[in-house]
Amino acid sequence: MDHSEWMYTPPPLNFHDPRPRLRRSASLSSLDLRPVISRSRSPAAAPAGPANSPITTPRRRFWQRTDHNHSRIFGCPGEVNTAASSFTLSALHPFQRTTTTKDPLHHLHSTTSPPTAASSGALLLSSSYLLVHLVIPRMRTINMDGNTTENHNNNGYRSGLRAPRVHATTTSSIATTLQEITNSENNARAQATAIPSKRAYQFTAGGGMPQPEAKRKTLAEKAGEPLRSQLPAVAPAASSRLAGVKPTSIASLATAQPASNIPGASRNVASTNFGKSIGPGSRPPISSRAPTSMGFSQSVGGATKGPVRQRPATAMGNRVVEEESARPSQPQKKGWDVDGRLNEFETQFKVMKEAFDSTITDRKAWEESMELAKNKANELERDRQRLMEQNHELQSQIGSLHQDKQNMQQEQQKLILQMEAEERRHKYDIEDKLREHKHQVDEMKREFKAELDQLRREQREALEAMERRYRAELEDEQTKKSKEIQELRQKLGSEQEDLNLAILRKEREIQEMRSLVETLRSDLERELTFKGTLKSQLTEMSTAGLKMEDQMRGLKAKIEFLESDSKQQSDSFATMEARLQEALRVADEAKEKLIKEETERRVLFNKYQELKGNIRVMCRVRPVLSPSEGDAAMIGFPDEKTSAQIDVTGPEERTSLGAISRRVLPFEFDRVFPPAVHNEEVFGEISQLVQSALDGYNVCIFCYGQTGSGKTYTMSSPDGMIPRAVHMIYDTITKLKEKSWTYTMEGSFVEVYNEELHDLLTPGKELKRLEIRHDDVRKQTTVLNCKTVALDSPDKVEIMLGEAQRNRTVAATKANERSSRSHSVFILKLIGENSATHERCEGTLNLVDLAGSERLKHSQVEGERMRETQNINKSLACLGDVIEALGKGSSHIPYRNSKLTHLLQYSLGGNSKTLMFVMVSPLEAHLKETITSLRFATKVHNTHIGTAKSTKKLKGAAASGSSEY
Ligand SMILES: Nc1ncnc2c1ncn2[C@@H]1O[C@H](COP(=O)(O)OP(=O)(O)OP(=O)(O)O)[C@@H](O)[C@H]1O
Repeated sequence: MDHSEWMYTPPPLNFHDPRPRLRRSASLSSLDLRPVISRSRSPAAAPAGPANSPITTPRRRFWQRTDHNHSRIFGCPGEVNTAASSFTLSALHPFQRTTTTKDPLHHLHSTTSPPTAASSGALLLSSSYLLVHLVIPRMRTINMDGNTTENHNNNGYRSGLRAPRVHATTTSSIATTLQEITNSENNARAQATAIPSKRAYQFTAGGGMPQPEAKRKTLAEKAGEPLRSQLPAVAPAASSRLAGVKPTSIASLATAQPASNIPGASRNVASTNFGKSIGPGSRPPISSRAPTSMGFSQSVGGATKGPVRQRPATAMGNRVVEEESARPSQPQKKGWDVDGRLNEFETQFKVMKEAFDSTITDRKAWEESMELAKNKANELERDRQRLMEQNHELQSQIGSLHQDKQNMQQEQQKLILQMEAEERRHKYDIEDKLREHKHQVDEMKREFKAELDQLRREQREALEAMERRYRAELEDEQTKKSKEIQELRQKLGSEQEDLNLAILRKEREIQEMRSLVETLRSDLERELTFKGTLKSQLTEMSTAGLKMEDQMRGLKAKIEFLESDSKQQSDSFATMEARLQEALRVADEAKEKLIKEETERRVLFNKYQELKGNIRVMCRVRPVLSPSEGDAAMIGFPDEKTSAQIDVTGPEERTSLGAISRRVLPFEFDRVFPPAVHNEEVFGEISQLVQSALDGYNVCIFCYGQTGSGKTYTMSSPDGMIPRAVHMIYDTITKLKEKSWTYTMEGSFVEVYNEELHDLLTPGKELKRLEIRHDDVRKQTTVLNCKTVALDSPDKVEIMLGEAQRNRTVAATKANERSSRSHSVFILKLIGENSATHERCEGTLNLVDLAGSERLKHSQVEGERMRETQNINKSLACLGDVIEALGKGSSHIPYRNSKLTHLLQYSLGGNSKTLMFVMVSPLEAHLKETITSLRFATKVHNTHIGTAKSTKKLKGAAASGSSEY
């Protein structure tokens, strides 16, 4: 039997220095690990599998590193060159190229940098193959034959393998052979790594050697970094299957693997197990190696995990073999459970096969990730190029800007220098000018001083001359004035005499007038009696008419009774008929007489009014409202019978002898109302004027007096003159309907404030400019843009007054106490038509509440109030002027001097009836104003304003202006 045929002869190994592969691997940064082993492997091993298997190198390195572990499996510690076994198997076994990162035997590994699953699988495969084909037959041979040299099994099977060259038929002979190879390789490596290269230092695991400063990362490395984070997303299955594999980046794998797995790196570390175990001359005793669970020693970093324990004897008795190899002369006698082992290996083999399959899948995922990373790296490289170009451009721009900046700085320097020069020049100029100006000013000062002195002298002389002249003139004037005074005194004496005579004459006239009035009164009484008689006659006639009607009825009955009767009956019927006709005629005559009487009454009434005077003045004193108002003035009403006089005790006066006295000032008016009189009684006096307005007269009723004297109370209070007048007019209109008179009544309410007209019936926002228009033919005044309300019911008057009050209150917020600072005029137009007589009349009733009559000097006001007061005083003065001019019978009446007189033009004067109420405050504090008001009223009272004329005309005669009553 040729054992040489049976024995395994390893193919020629290429245990060259792994550094080229390492460098290649490192330079690729783990992106492509495949070419490593294909280039380093021996030609014999190369065809056995794909040349670009990515895990070949790690696996091979693993074999080289873990030879002792491998040998432990076979019970041939240190004897079997695992590298040789590995390459033998890689050349023979079909699974050699299968790669995986998952280690199915992970639980057996305890290294800090565990071998890849591929390397572990390959190890197991090769181990099992070696066991089946090399060791077991040989062991069988040993067991069966003792120390036989022939390779026979129990069945006489011959393996056909070449017999080992070593004569010994024990496993130790094989191990020895492999050991030789291993040793030679290790020696070669040791030699190659005696002086570690820079790269070797870099890859040294455990950090025993100093590390160079980290180089700047290439784009490929940078590309690899994000991949680390992407890995779980890209190949989660792979990462999950990589349990037990240290999670590192691809780049770090590229660098870490050599450090941990490649023989060159591990060999450079003298302290590693590998170095210790197979390094030249430093191999420690085998028994001291720390076995892993799989029997692999841990070479990375020299650290050995797990408890170091004595290697257990395997079932195959490897330990015995080991011991025997230590004592080669003693043959192994122990029996083996080969079948059990084989089954175990079969199982493991299946597991590993599955692991390889999954590893292939993972590998594809990794490759895709790497492809992505490459693309990313390329993109980044392009970006970097582009950024570099931009950077260059910006650099050049910065350079040009820098140049510009320098140029500008130079320019600036030049300008600064120029400016400084200019400044100096200006400074010198200014100094020169200042000196010059100073000189001129001094000169002018001197001149002015001289002129001033001259002027002063001249002025003094002129003043002295003027003084002299004025003194002379004053003396002349004094003599002249004293002469004039004497003349005036004489004149005054004669005028006083004339005046006394005139007074006497007037008194006589008054007496005559009074007697005339008495006569008229008696006429009126007679007329009234006559009217009463006529009324009684009318009553009698109507009674007679009724009687006659009764008689007629009786006669009719008689006629019916006597119908068929005689001629007597028909005669009596005719008589009755004639009497009836007579009675009807008498009734018509009585009615006509009644209308005639009414007309005559009007004529007589107006004649009486005219005789009383067309301007009448009445005085009213209001009561003291409360004691807090102050002391009451001393006011007396001496003529209780006629109620026409008021005596006011004037202020204290000092006589020429120094005595203080108070004069009683009597004032006489048409009527004086003491404080106790109510509005009703007052209205009784003015109702005749309201009747005149109905008869077609223009009537004006003023209230004049100082603020708080009771003007508004008299005019506009709920029972004042305005509401009463309107109510009276309604009543009269209703009664006159019997006499064929129909009336329309229109009201408007205006205010004169600061010589401007305002409509009190239109809210402030809608106010338009009011304009006064006069109709000279009709003697009527209209106010343009002024609201006119048809007063067809008594309620409307109250609504109208309320609205006017509201609008006045709104205006009062702008100008304080506006109501007492303006004149308000209530204008009532009355147009009547008689359907029987075809008469038409148009009268106007003006009820005026004048503004407070305080004098400016007393009121002590400023600003807006002063303007108001001036306007009030002006308008009141104008009113006085108009009345005075009317009294004098002047050809020109100054109506246009104020808005108020202009508005009341046709209600003041010849064609109108005027009544002035002078309102008096009862307080001592208002005494001066009271006297002033009473004096003004007296002046008005003494004025005779001609004869009032009614506007009553026959219809159709208005245009011709005829038929005036
Ligand atoms: N005859 C009177 N009987 C009772 N109270 C009166 C009488 N006359 C005036 N008063 C009261 O005196 C006060 C002042 O009267 P009123 O406002 O009418 O004065 P006026 O002259 O219109 O003042 P102004 O010019 O400021 O409008 C009011 O409170 C009013 O009620």
